[in-house]
Amino acid sequence: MSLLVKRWKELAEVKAELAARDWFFATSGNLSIKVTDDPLTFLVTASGKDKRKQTDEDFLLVDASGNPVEKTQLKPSAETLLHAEIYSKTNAGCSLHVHTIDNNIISEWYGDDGEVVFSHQEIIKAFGIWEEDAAIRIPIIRNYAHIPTLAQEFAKHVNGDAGAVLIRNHGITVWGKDAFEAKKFLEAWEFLFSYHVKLLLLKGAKAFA
Ligand SMILES: CSC[C@@H](O)[C@@H](O)C(=O)COP(=O)(O)O
Ligand SMILES: [Zn+2]
Repeated sequence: MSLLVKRWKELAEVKAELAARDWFFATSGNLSIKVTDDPLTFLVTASGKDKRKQTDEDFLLVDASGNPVEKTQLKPSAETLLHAEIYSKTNAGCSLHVHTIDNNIISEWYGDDGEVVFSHQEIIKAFGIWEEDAAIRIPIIRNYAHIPTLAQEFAKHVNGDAGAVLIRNHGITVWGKDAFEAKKFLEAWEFLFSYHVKLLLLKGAKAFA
């Protein structure tokens, strides 16, 4: 099996798993996986598609600038530049972007702080942090409509082979060394967001009780 086919299958598998979680509302979301380092090429989801569906045209190969490597009718994801930033600045192998209700609520609730910090949660171990009082932070950036500006702002927070950024009232982008790791991190973040939204609601209800 060629490397391209191998990576395609890996990305298709992650896409199907995220679809099963119903994390692709209204064609939102985009995914990518690195194929080669030199020159940099990666598979990215085609723009505007229903990512819950599996087809032979789900992904296309793009270069470091996010341009298709071969002539194709498919358009790379509108947010390909964000994925390109990750691969050009780090050794990450996979990047996942989803819009969920929970990540949007958290991004709005803490948006003015520019970050949100979570602590005292067992699931933080999924990030490879094992201390008892571990805390983990995620930056929150403005949702610039101009994608090169968004990518520039996003790139300020791309400092390691694994990471995540919340885009305010938009969604989360997570990256890791491979598809397994990126999905693990994404699931851990969404667990934290969902827990926290419910806790805030309960605290609010208690205040009125
Ligand atoms: C339908 S809203 C979602 C888009 O604006 C965008 O944020 C998104 O996540 C999907 O865009 P796409 O170009 O299909 O990768
Ligand atoms: Zn998006």
